[in-house]
Order: sequence, then structure tokens, then C-alpha cells
Amino acid sequence: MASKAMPQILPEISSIPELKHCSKSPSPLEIPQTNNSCASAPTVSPETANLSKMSHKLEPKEQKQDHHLKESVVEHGNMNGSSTSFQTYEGSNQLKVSASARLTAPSEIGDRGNSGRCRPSTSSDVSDESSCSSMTSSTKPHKANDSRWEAIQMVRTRDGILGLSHFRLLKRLGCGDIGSVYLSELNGTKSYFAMKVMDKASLAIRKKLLRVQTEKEILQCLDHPFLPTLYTHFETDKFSCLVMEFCPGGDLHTLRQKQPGKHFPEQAVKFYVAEVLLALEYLHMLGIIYRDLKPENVLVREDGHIMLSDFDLSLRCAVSPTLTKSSNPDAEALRKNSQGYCVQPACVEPSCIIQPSCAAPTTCFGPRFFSKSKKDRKPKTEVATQINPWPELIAEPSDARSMSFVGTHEYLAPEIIKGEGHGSAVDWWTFGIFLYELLFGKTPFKGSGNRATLFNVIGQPLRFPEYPVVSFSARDLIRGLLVKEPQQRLAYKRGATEIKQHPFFEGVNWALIRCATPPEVPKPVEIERPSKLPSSPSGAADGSSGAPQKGSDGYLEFDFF
Ligand SMILES: Nc1ncnc2c1ncn2[C@@H]1O[C@H](COP(=O)(O)OP(=O)(O)OP(=O)(O)O)[C@@H](O)[C@H]1O
Repeated sequence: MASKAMPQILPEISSIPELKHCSKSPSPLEIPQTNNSCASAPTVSPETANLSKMSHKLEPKEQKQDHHLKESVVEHGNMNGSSTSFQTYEGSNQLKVSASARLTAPSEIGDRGNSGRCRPSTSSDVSDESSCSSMTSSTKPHKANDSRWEAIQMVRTRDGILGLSHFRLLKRLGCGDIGSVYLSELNGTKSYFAMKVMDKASLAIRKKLLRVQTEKEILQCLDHPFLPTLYTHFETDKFSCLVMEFCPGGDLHTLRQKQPGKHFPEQAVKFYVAEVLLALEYLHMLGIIYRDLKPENVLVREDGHIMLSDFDLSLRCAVSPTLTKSSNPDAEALRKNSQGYCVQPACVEPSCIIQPSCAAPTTCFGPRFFSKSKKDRKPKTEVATQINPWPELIAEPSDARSMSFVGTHEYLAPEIIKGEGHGSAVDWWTFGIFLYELLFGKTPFKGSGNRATLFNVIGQPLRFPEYPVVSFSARDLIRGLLVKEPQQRLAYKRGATEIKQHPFFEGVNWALIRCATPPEVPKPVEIERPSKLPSSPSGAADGSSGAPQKGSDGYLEFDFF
């Protein structure tokens, strides 16, 4: 059915300079050249020889002015002992590969530009294709009460389909390597969204269509309080558009810069990393390895809670979540003292108090898991024995193996740099770097350049600055996460469950953290409605000609609370 809505913007544009402009010039991953001496590099272990080895596969930086460093890689998973071959393709070049193969056909590496951001992600990406269910409010029960679904549905019912012409692009929120994100209003609904607009021709030329596809498919699967809701997506001749929830609080990188000393207080860090941990746990449960955790990708919602964004570097793999009996001595000790407290498998803290403000019934009262009819009920002591030890949900795709070179220099795990193949443990490494950066205001292995950073990650021991003073438990957690050998790293075996039990998170109510008071709630956003509507996504993106101006109707102020 044709759209009846009056277009507020021209859905297509003839040129795409601003969208192109948005992507910074390639910022390559600086890999040591084989013929380069390493005089200035810090002392590194013999393992760093792999850096040089890797450089064989990469083109010298000087040669790649207008094209990207290329490396082809293979994602393969090995779940429960059985290896899996993934079909991978990018554009029309379909690669079908079997486990442990390593190809040298084109892909890209090291060229993720981010406007205003100095730490672009890098990738040589391929991933498997798997289908996810299509998204509607009914398939996303956690977000079902969101009025934006109703607005979308209302327009769909009225016009049949939803397209770019139904949205008014108000201002550009940011841009990255694969697209620009606009604050958008669904015409006539006062519902606001973040719309990621990606230029298909540009993506095709840069062989990044697969990344867009990956991101879209992952977003379609998600239904979690700390992960984005994808309300709809559509294509025009020129653009691929994802319509997501708008986060008015900016990202944690920007927020950190505004803190005194450019680092967060430890309590605030605890809150943010706890929410990120839950998001990563959920992703791993779905077989998604995120691979690009950094403060720039953690956005702050209108209510001050976080939203992990940007899934184009994520890897999908098979996972089989299992409920196991805990063999963790800490959990066991806690259990003995926790009669009458929360015993949800994932919530081992003896402090679970239902907050009146949180109406959502949760599984916080673990014994319900084991509820039986009255006659089958055993005396208390027996029940206690019966549920000893508490079950733990293990959903860690640690056996997945990817050879991709993806991430952001300061956040890259050693196994990625060494090209040894990596699994979900890379997310726990990046989680450690993330925790360190929020607490200390800098990352632990940053060198004078990208190359030095990579050497530091592999060869330098972890050190903590004297200032700011940070608790022992925080440093202990970081030490557990930033273990260079992935198999020895905290959470390698049991995933997020292991991290949640660390003393740093003492007092965190995992089941109800979404109801906790955030460290900071963003001010209601005042939006300038452009008097002249941008003629295109690129027009809206243009900071000069298409910049939002005060319209005849004045400023549009809307309250997010
Ligand atoms: N839901 C959102 N709400 C508010 N701002 C957003 C939202 N999503 C993205 N942005 C802004 O847009 C910027 C670019 O978005 P995003 O990182 O998804 O693009 P990208 O092209 O995938 O970038 P990257 O190069 O990091 O992959 C972000 O840095 C952020 O500032």
C-alpha cells in the first residue's frame, strides 16, 4: 500500500557528500612493518613477534591512502566439542569456508572513522548469517509498554508501510564509520527516535554491507533494558535506515570528560559497569560476542540508565545456555548465610529487597523455581539440602573462535592482536579496560601511538596509578579481567556469573538494578526544530547549510521524563 503521509523531507537525495564526509578519513590500524625496527617500542615478550608476522598480511600504511587495509578472516565456532563452519559473504564475494581455514581475500581493517572521536574501531569482519525473528512489540515483551510502538503501529495501520517520508529528521546526533544518526520525529506523533541512516552505495564500495546486515540482525533479536530497541528498519533506493530508541544523555566517553578529574566516582562506575555486565551477559546468552566495548558505545538513556550501542563489529555464534550447580565456594558460603534472601541464580547478593517503585515481577525469589504442590513439599531443612548448591546459568560462548581483527586499539585483547583466534573472553578483557578507564580516566596500555599501544597490551604488565585512589576490590577485579591469557581470565568459564560474584559488586541487586537510581539523569533535551526542513538526510547532517534553526514555531521542547 502506498504511503499516504506527506513527505516532510525528500526521501532521496542526488548526492551523498555529507554522509561520506561524516566518515573520517581512514584511520588505519598501525601494524609494525616487518622492515621497521622497533627501537622506541617498549620491551615486549617474544609473543609480540606475531605483530610483525601479522604485518605480512597488511598493506603498508603509506600505500593505503584511499583504500583500506585488507585481511580476510574466518569465523568459526566450536561448541561443545563440535566445530562449526560458517558461511560468510560480503557483497557479492561469497566465501564459504570451513573451520580453521584462514583466507587472504579482501575484507577491511582499521578504518573506522568516528566523528569527534579519537578512538575508531577497526575490523576485518565476516560473520555467519543466522536468522532472527522479526521485531514487533509482542516479540519484545520487555519493551512492549513503550508508547513508541503504538505510534509506529498507528502509522503502519494507516499507511501500510513505514518509510523515510514518515519521519522528520531534526538534527544529527552523531556519525560513525557506517552511517549518521539523526534525532527524528515520527510525523504527527511527538514520538522521537534515533535513526541511523547508511548510504548503501558508499557501503557497497567500502565493502561494509555485511556489517550493516550484522547490526540489523542483531538489533532485531534484542529485548533487554540495557540494549537498543529497533522499532523498524527500511530501505530506500539510496539508504538503509534503522529506527532505534533515542538516548538523550550522550555517551560515557563524553560524560567522563565532564567529571572532575575526568574520571567517575567509584559508586557511579559500579552502577555503569554493572548494567554493561548485564547487557553483555544477555548478548553472550544469545551467542553474540560484542567485541567493541568502550565508553563511546555506552549511551545514557533519558532515565540515566545505560544502553549499549553499535553492533556492527559483533560476532554471532552458537551457544547452549545451561543451568549448572554452583561449585563456587564464595557462592556456597553466601548461600549458607542467605536464608530468606534473594537466591535467584544470577543474584547471589543477600540484599535483594523489592523496591515498591519497581512493579515488574521478577524471578528474584528463587525458591519459586523449585515450588511444588503442598503435599510434595519437604521440611525446610530438606528443601535447603535439595537446592544445594544453587543453580547457575552458564551461557558463555567461550569456545567460539574468530580470527577477525576487530576492536579499538586501546581495548584490543591480546589474543586478537596475536591473531590466535578469540572467543567471548575478549568481551571480559574489554570489560576490564572499560572499568579501568571509568575509574582512572585513562586506559592501562595506551602508548604514544597505535603501534606502541598494541605492544603494551601484549607485553606490559598491568599497573595502577596512585591517583585517584580506588578500592582494593576494584583493582582486584581489574586484575582478574586483564589477564593476558584468555583461559586464565576471570569469566572465561562461567561468564558474567563469575564477575557478578566479585566483591566489587557487593550490594548490587542484579535483578532490580534497572530500578536503581542512576548516578546522573540527563536534563530534558531542548530541541531546535529546523525552520527549513533539511532536504535530505545529508542535508540534516550538514552542520552548515542544513543546520537546525529556530523555526517559526520556536523551539520544540519535549520532556523525556
Ligand atoms: N540511539 C542513539 N541515541 C542517541 N545518539 C546515538 C544513538 N545511536 C547512535 N548515536 C550517536 O551517533 C553516533 C554514531 O552512531 P554509531 O556508533 O552507531 O555509528 P557507526 O557508524 O556504527 O559508528 P562506528 O564507527 O562506531 O561503528 C554515536 O557515537 C552516538 O553519538
